[in-house]
Amino acid sequence: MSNSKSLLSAVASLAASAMLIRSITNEFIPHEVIEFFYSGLHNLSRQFSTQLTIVIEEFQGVSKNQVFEAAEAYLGKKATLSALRVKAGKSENDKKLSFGVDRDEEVDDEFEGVRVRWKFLCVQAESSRNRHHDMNASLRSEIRYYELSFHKRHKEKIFNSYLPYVLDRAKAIKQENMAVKLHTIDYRSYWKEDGVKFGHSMTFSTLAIDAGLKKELVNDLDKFVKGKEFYKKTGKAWKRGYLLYGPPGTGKSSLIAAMACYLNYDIYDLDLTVVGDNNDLKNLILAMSNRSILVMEDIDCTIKLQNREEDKEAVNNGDNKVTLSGLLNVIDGLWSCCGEERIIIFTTNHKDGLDPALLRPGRMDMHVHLSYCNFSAFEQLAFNYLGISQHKLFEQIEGLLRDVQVTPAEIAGELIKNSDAAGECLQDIVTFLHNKKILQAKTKIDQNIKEDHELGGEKL
Ligand SMILES: Nc1ncnc2c1ncn2[C@@H]1O[C@H](COP(=O)(O)OP(=O)(O)OP(=O)(O)O)[C@@H](O)[C@H]1O
Ligand SMILES: [Mg+2]
Repeated sequence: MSNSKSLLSAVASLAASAMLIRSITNEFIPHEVIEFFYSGLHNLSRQFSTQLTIVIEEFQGVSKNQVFEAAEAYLGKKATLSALRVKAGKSENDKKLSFGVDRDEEVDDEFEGVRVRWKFLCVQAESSRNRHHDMNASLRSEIRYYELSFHKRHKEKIFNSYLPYVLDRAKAIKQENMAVKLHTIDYRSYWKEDGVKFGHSMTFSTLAIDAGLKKELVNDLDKFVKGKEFYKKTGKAWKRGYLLYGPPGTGKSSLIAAMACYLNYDIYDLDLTVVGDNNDLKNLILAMSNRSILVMEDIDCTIKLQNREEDKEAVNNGDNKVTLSGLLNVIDGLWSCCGEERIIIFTTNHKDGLDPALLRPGRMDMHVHLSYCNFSAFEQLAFNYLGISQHKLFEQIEGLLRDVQVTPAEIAGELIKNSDAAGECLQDIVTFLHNKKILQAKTKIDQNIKEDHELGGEKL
């Protein structure tokens, strides 16, 4: 107690002495001398200071400073860990909340063993007007900026590695938080402005396809996304093509949705029937953004599968639609040289009906067969709709699925009818599959009889 008392009195007398010295110097020493003394002191402290501070203002002239914007995105999540006041917000196009550093708050960070400190500051524009001599700055009510401080000896690393890293990370963070958009074509053969928020909720965890195929697809996409260096090294365009084929209702469109959600890529739905001609097709491809999926559904129905001679004829006749050779030229030419990190997907119900030129190796990297519902896909659907992973009727259903051709869409349709009562619902599925089995067996017999009849007729 006595110790703290004596400490207090020492502090008080020191403060009193400082005030006395100050008033004496103010009164007896000329102002210029004091200024000179302080600036000397300041220069001395600068020489001995080990810290370097970079100032990153919000604007550079009229345009936004990209480093400032990157710092905002990069520091947002980190701010929640160390700052005492954090800003939170969400716009319509954001998937989740985004965070930001509040004014005067500090955020510590570490990069390859180097510690740095960020501080977010705002000053009234009036007080900084002279500092900027800049009309735009003077029109703004406040100047916002970050200060980034670190030890002088790490200057090179901060400029050459850390700041580029912050820019890269910020880009990825922004993209991760952006909701997937669906772009469609308007009547003039342009992409509609801005696209709409993609509302599909299908993901790889809810997609009911064979478990092995699902794993293969996810691995393939992971490899593609991380493949920047590989594609650069091999001189290949950073693109990947998938052909999805299978009967209606087996999940081709659902798989596209799951891929877009997994990669967080926008979808460009290219309906070839509304594209004016080959030239419009080129312009549409040029107008796409990177990190996106170009989808052409039912390719066998939307494009005339004519050969190159017929193409020429069609163009000469003024029948100016997109032609097969126009499409192939775009894929081989424009598609491979403009943009990066792009995926192209064709879907069809009849792979056999496609022109072999489309299937040639190198055009579509992966052919994915989506087939009728097997037991592994059924288990996924039962979990999605009924929330169960096992049931005594599963064995019976597994047996039936070996003999019956039923699509996941049909099973999903049955499951949704009575999803509140799992037992009853599964019993209904057993009945449904039984009936389908009988029907399919009958159809097969009828078909055989017809074929025999035709063969008999031929013999006669
Ligand atoms: N594999 C699947 N996993 C989960 N749901 C599925 C699957 N396949 C179909 N479904 C359900 O059936 C509906 C229709 O499926 P989808 O549109 O994906 O089929 P498709 O193969 O694209 O058919 P089409 O050839 O007619 O375009 C989906 O909205 C979904 O509810
Ligand atoms: Mg479809």
